[in-house]
Amino acid sequence: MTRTPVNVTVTGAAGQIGYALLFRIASGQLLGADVPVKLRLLEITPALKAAEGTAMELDDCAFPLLQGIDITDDPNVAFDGANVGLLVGARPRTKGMERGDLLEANGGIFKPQGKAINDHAADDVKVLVVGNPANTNALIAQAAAPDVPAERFTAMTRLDHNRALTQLAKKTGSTVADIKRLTIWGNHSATQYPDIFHATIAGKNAAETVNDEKWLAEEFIPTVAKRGAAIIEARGASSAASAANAAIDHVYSWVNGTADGDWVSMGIPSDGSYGVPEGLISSFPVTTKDGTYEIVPGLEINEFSRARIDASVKELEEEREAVRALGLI
Ligand SMILES: NC(=O)c1ccc[n+]([C@@H]2O[C@H](COP(=O)([O-])OP(=O)(O)OC[C@H]3O[C@@H](n4cnc5c(N)ncnc54)[C@H](O)[C@@H]3O)[C@@H](O)[C@H]2O)c1
Ligand SMILES: O=C(O)C[C@H](O)C(=O)O
Repeated sequence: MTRTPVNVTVTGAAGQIGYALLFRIASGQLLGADVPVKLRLLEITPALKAAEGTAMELDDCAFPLLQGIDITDDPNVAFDGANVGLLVGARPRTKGMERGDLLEANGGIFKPQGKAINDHAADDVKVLVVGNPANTNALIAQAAAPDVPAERFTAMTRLDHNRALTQLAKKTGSTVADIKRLTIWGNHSATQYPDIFHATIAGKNAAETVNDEKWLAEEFIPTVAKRGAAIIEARGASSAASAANAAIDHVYSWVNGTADGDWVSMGIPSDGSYGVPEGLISSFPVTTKDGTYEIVPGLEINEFSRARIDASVKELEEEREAVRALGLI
């Protein structure tokens, strides 16, 4: 194999998403079946041994594309030469913790990681933030990396996108493969807005096919938006395999392009499109090509959608204000 390996850094590598993610990266599902990879696993010091255990298992899979694994607790080492950064490790909200405490604790993680990316990553680095609150953590990392083009910092809403595809397929008796052009707008939180007004099912408009605004408002949107909490309730732990799957989908689409006539949802820095204030990392419909993405232009936003997009964007603005007040951006 002559191709230069792609350096993929995964933070929180010993966590549950890490465990569901690393084997799929090493098998070629993140970047492509012909792309060799080197893995860098970043963990906090007490979790290094667990990360070593995962690395032993990766070795034992004898993946032909896996050309090396480094394990470290130093972000400067982990991001040295990184082409792809998957920022999964984050501080979860614990009992009695206020939102400000959570943002501050995550600032302590994402600010130094953003700086390490700024100082050490490869020129073509692409960053996906998975760790919650993902959009605002991405903003913190981005602010600490002024030398990296801002658009390289993205947040994951592909899990929400995938959840919405399945709910819509179930309602309409179709398959997810029949559905195109679905959009998640806003924050990866309960305020997110899954939009089916531009989506198609086997070529027909999805909202017209469903023709049930009550289902849309009272079932579809809350089911998708609160799915993360429902998974936690059911499993006693947050989504892991589906989150890892969405991270794979996000990066694969970004690197390898979207299909003609379709788009995906990504949390990306707003350019002011659709009334989302510039710079907020908000979810949009995007097409991708040659490793870059573009917001789908010119969609008509009806009143139903406008109110919901605005509510989620307002929450993102409040989070941005909170991290600004904490001096994190
Ligand atoms: N955006 C999404 O759609 C989505 C979906 C599911 C989960 N999540 C979020 O992903 C994050 C990870 O979830 P998980 O289930 O893997 O959690 P987990 O607790 O199982 O694992 C997190 C890991 O991160 C590590 N970590 C903590 N601080 C670190 C640091 N500074 N550097 C490197 N590693 C560090 C921990 O040691 C732990 O091993 C959580 O914030 C979760 O809420 C996001
Ligand atoms: O970790 C969580 O709080 C939930 C997660 O973001 C999810 O959407 O499954």
